[in-house]
Amino acid sequence: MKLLVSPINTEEAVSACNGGADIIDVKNPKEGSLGANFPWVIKEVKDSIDSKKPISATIGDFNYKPGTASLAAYGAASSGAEYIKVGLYDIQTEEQAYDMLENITNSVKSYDSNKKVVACGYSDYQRINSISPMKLPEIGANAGVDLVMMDTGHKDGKSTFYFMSENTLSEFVDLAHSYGLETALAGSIKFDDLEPLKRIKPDIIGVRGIVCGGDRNTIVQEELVTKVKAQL
Ligand SMILES: O=C[C@H](O)COP(=O)(O)O
Repeated sequence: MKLLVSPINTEEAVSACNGGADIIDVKNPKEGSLGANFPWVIKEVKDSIDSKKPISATIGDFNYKPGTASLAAYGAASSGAEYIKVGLYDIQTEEQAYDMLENITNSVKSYDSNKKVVACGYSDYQRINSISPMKLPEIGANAGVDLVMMDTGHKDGKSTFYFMSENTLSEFVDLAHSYGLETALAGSIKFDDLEPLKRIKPDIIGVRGIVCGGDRNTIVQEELVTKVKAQL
């Protein structure tokens, strides 16, 4: 399993990189769970780690705005991100999800076909009135994305394991793999969640809070990144 760590600036990115993160995921928690950071921050982060690790960038917790999302995705790709992550936050129907993902994928791949599109749903989808992430493997595969992911929409400390059982998360991962997609699981992951995650075997686990010492509003600590990486 690869470890994706979400820094908000160059200082945190260097800590994440030195601690052993496999993917550096630039985001801006002030603008939501998958809040987007500025294009120049994506570039600065990439430079700060000498492009040693792939960069991921979140483009936002979206409602149904395929044009806005496609342009944001193009911006993230052209700023240097290898993984472009979109949150299907206020998306209620399969048609809306497909339309978002197909247009985002076309936008990113028209810039560089090697870039990866990540379709992120939310394990707490019921409380945010969003589409079930269990529908994303099929929709994502049809739309041409590379990876499907689950995160939490509200960051109140409740882990994805509070909302989804180990069996359901395994089903999500296995279903996505059956469509040839990679998978990522995130959402206030705690040390106790690492053992079940090893059984579920997503390709990537995504973290921030756990490597900030439990409070994602503080800063990423290199030694905690090393500790999580060692336990995977
Ligand atoms: O993509 C991963 C997220 O940044 C996870 O953040 P979190 O562990 O604080 O929920």
